[in-house]
Amino acid sequence: MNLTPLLGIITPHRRVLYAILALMLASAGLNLLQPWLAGKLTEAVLGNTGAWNVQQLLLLWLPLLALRAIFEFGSRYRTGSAGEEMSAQLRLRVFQHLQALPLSYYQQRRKGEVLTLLGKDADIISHFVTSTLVSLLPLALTFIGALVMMLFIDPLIALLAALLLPLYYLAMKLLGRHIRPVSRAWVSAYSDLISFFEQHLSMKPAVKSFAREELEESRFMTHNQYFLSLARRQLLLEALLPPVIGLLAGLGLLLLLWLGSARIEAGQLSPANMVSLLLYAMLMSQPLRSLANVYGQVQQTLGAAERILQLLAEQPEPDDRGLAVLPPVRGDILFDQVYFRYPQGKPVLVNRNLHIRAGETVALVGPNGAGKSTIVFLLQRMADPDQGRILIDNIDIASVSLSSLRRQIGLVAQHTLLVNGSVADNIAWGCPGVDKSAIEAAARKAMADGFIAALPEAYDTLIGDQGIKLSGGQRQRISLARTLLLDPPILILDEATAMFDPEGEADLFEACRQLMADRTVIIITHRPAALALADRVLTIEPVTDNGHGGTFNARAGADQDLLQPL
Ligand SMILES: Nc1ncnc2c1ncn2[C@@H]1O[C@H](COP(=O)(O)OP(=O)(O)OP(=O)(O)O)[C@@H](O)[C@H]1O
Repeated sequence: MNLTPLLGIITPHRRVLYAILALMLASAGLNLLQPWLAGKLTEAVLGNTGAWNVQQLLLLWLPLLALRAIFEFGSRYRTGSAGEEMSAQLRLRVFQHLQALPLSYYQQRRKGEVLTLLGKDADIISHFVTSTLVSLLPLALTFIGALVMMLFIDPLIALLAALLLPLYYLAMKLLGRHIRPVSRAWVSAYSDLISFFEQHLSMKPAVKSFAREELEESRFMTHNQYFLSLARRQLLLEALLPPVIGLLAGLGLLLLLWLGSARIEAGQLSPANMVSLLLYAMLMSQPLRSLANVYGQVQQTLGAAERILQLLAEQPEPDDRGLAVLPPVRGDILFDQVYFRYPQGKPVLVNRNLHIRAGETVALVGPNGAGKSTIVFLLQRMADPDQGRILIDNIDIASVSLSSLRRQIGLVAQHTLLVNGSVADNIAWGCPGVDKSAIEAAARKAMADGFIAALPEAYDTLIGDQGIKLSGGQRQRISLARTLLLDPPILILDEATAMFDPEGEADLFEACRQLMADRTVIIITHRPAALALADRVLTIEPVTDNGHGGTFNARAGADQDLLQPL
């Protein structure tokens, strides 16, 4: 696994990480001094003449303890704050990349997977870097330092202690082998759970009206139970490893005591040195226990890193930088021999030509699935055609920046997307900071001002998640006002008035004549009121299995030459 893209989050924090490392190393160094001091103290207590007496040694020990406490506080605090900063930075990096990805990325994934990337994986990685990775060196120092000191005191006992190392390694390997698949499955189960819950919330009205509560609960219980069982297995393995290592270390200590006592009796080891040896051996077992924890974390982090790296490797939409800005357009639209299919789908458009003149109002009709919305999808460059070009005012849309293109195309879709805020917030969503009079003017154009005035707090009324407190038609009117506020030269109404009452729709279109006169308008609809408004009606036939069809048939006085292949 190439971790280079993730190293970017570590680089800005290099200095802090070095500082944390220094503090941890200092703390480990002080730890190593303590068994030596204990040995000297034992010597002094037993009356053997040493360089220092008991009081002097205790006085020496006191600042050492204070220093260690200060270092520990410093390293803990800096570790925590650096971890949070890295998490925030990684979340930002993930968010920025998610923003740059095409809609097709989201169409192929569950929201829960994306939420897990942002919410969990970023934290797992940064926590590992600050808390685990940085602590490896001090752990190694403690271990090696303790071993070296033991070698100085009694080489034979030290070598025996070192001989136990392969046993520790074997235990870690055996148990650790099971941790990785479980921790991977755990994250995947977590994302399933979040996905389920997210979908359940968005389906809530349907769940109630289909009386699916019991079924939903049992589905939830299945997810929840599976998640719990994996969490238990993971906990079991993680909880097992440190005690097993601890047990081995304990057996090593007993061995040391047995050997040490025999050597004291034989006069080959002083009791003071025995105390030091014992304390060094205990110090040595600490890093081993910590390493056992690290093993589980490494496996979890590798899983999280793999998922984030996969995301970062996803191809983003073309970068706006370096691309020309589309100048204000008149709205002449040309599809030139366009061939398009969705990933793994059948062709939707096969070498199609379409010309919509600037200022024209064209209605697109045709059976469900014929490809009407796909035309709009491609015009906004949500995806690129597999073959052919799309031109606006004779400029290939692939040659201009996405933002300058999309800002000139206003889309009002059948499924309104509203934020949980006030009516005014929603109308101004595409033009933040716009003044109140402009918001009200847009609402008047969308003929939404009447119902807004009747709301309890008019434009300040909160509309709930996805405008849940409004009727379908009211939501569509707000969505229309939001787009009209942009005043785009190209306006697309994709079943945008499907929820309007017939009278309201007719009134709106009558009022819209003026509005539509000076822009290109594409209306996707089957509604007579909308069709009456169109200069031309184009019927789109779906592509058949043998690749034929997908033709644009014109009526209502359309110029046939507009539909001929170029
Ligand atoms: N994101 C997608 N991924 C794969 N296939 C898709 C996707 N969106 C649409 N399609 C397929 O492309 C074809 C055209 O869909 P499109 O939404 O353009 O039709 P439409 O004419 O607008 O239909 P309707 O009148 O029902 O809104 C359909 O067969 C549909 O199944």
